[in-house]
Amino acid sequence: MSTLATHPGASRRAYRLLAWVDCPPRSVLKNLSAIEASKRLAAYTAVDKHILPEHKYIGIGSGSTVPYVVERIVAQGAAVNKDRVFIPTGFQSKELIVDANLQLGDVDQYPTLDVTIDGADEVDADLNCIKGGGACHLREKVLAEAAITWVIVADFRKNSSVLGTTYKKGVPVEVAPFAYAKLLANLRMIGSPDAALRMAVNKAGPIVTDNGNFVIDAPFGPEYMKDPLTLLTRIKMLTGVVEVGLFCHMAKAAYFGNEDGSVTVRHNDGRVEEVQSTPDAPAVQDPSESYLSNKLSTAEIGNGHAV
Ligand SMILES: O=C[C@H](O)[C@H](O)[C@H](O)COP(=O)(O)O
Repeated sequence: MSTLATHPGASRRAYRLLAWVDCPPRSVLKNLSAIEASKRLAAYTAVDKHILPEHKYIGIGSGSTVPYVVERIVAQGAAVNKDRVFIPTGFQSKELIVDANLQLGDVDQYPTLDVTIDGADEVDADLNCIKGGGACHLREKVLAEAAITWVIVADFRKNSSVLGTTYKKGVPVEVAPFAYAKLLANLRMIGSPDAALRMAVNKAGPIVTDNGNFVIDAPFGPEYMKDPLTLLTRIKMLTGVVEVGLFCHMAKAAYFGNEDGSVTVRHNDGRVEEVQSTPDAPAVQDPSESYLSNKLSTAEIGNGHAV
């Protein structure tokens, strides 16, 4: 059942927060504190490094790590943010920007961005990524390409050597709805026998992206995932494919928050740094004290079933 159905009295804000953050209720969140703290560490460290006062056009990605990016940008203060424009990768990040009272723009107005920061489902040794677990990868890729600097933020679980090692659901492929059956057959033929249309959880039928399309999740074996650029090219050539959730050779750096409070930074020139935690971002803090979970706890969550 949807949050609206289970919590008919919930405010629009409470509903939005639940949908945005993909976060379990506080009782469950407590067990996830290391992961939430890791996401926040990665986000804070990346913002501190890459969102500088001279940056005016900033892309905001999607997912459960990005709210911490917005939180850190807000903390830079109203004076620096008043001249900035923030470009979202979808509904969720648009709501984050609006709710934080930041100025909203769109990529058709601002086709060149200073920086975009986004999450990822998995990142390999060469900073290639799987993205689209939240079905936002079309807009995410446009904003990644539009940005002079594209940076990934994630928790330690996403730091991988070969894509598909930890994210097993497959490569997200956004497709024109009328072409989905043909594309399922195509994907199965080119090496993904378990390719499947992504079905909605709280709606009958398939999920529909912010762009009105469907998503197919296409798992490929390591023999394909070791060369994600070739796989990306092959899938993208299939007629009816709108965008593929493989982001190859795009990231300048990836920030991974670790359980011990450090951040592993992998750069596109091969350098790897271990950075100690940002001073005001405690290594492992009870997430009930954080901006997001305070919002969650003050919202009318009822018994806390996520969407
Ligand atoms: O479509 C969704 C995006 O690609 C997200 O950026 C990705 O799923 C990572 O999200 P999270 O930060 O929640 O792991």
